[in-house]
Amino acid sequence: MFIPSEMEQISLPLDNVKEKLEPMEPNQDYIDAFQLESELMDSPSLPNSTIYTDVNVVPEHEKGQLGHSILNLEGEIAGLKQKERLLDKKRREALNKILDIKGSIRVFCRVRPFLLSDRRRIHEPISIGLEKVVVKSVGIRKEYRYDKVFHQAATQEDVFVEVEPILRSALDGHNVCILAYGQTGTGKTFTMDGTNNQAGIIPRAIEELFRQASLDNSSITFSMSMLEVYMGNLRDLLAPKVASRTHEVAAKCLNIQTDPKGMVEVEGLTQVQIPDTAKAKWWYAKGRRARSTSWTNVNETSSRSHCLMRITISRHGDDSKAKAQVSKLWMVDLGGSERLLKTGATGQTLDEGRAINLSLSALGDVIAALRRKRGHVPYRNSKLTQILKDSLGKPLHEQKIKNFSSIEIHIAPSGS
Ligand SMILES: Nc1ncnc2c1ncn2[C@@H]1O[C@H](COP(=O)(O)OP(=O)(O)OP(=O)(O)O)[C@@H](O)[C@H]1O
Repeated sequence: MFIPSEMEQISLPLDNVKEKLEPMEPNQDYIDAFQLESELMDSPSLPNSTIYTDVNVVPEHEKGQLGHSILNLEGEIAGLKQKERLLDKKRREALNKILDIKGSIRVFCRVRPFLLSDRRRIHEPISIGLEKVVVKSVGIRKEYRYDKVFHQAATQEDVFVEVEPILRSALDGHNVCILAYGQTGTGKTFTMDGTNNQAGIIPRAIEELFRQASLDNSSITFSMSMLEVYMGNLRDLLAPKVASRTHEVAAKCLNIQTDPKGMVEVEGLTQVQIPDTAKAKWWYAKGRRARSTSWTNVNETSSRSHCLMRITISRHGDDSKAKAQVSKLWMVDLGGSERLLKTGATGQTLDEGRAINLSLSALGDVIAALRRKRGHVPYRNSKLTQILKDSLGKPLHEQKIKNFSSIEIHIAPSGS
């Protein structure tokens, strides 16, 4: 018969299970847990289905072991921090050595490509090597040597990669300086500022400084100042509008002071805190708008002054009471050196050109004296060199970018 035989088959295994369960003692832990759960469920203040377990309660027997592990980990962390400090010290020393070997003053040359606006196109006026530029003009052949030459096709990124190590050096506590110089219209402002699509050294440097500071263990803060040297006077580019309305008012307020340790300060110069890249770029754009520019034969918006931007870096160590270590990074877009006749300058523009040339010549003298390691360095000959005094020369670092355009009109026979 079909049904009884199936029932027999089912009942057999159940009998076996019963036999196996009977000899087992009831587990007291399960009984207690079950009672506790029933009590909690009966409690009027808690919803029926909710059971709470306190995960923070460490069983007594595990406490000692955990305390021991925590102590071990704390020891490991302290050891790693010490190791990191040691490696950071070694890294700084290595970077300093590299910069010293490369030279505390490095000069790069960037050759500007032809532009549609260039009136005259001269084929191969210059030939370019990795470290030299040969200028050929009617009956003249001159060779100039640099630490590196950027070809016309070099991008803003290519240029920035070369100056980047100097930013690390500034974060490490050195005063450093990046200068762009060359004739009017050769691309100094393009190299330092860039355009919206092709950011130059300054906006890139701002981003890089904040990036590196975020990776650093010490707390690093930045502030910014901007000024221009216009016709031998100083103008505060970040001053509130009232103070900067006339050149005279701002010029009177700014005084170059040197402390006994040789640190230079421009007294009265506005210094703003820059907590992040957005704020830094906002202030920088404000300063740029205040700069003096005018039209010349060779550049529609020619800079008629030297524009100096300073980022002051304050590094606070572990000891909050200790004095912060302060260093300066100057980024300078120099006014165009020019043969005044070629720029078609007259009147005020001619005077501006003369003033620019005078201070560039003073800067040239200072750099030549530093390179030749002369005892006397003529810093006092211009305001530009007085301001940069503590950031030019050893053991500090400086990088210069000479801008050449690839058309003859911009190439001065004396350029170097
Ligand atoms: N590498 C480059 N690639 C493309 N365009 C460039 C480059 N360098 C310069 N230019 C362009 O050439 C023109 C002149 O450049 P810029 O204003 O930077 O010259 P400058 O040397 O600062 O001149 P000035 O001394 O008169 O201020 C600008 O229109 C700029 O965009």
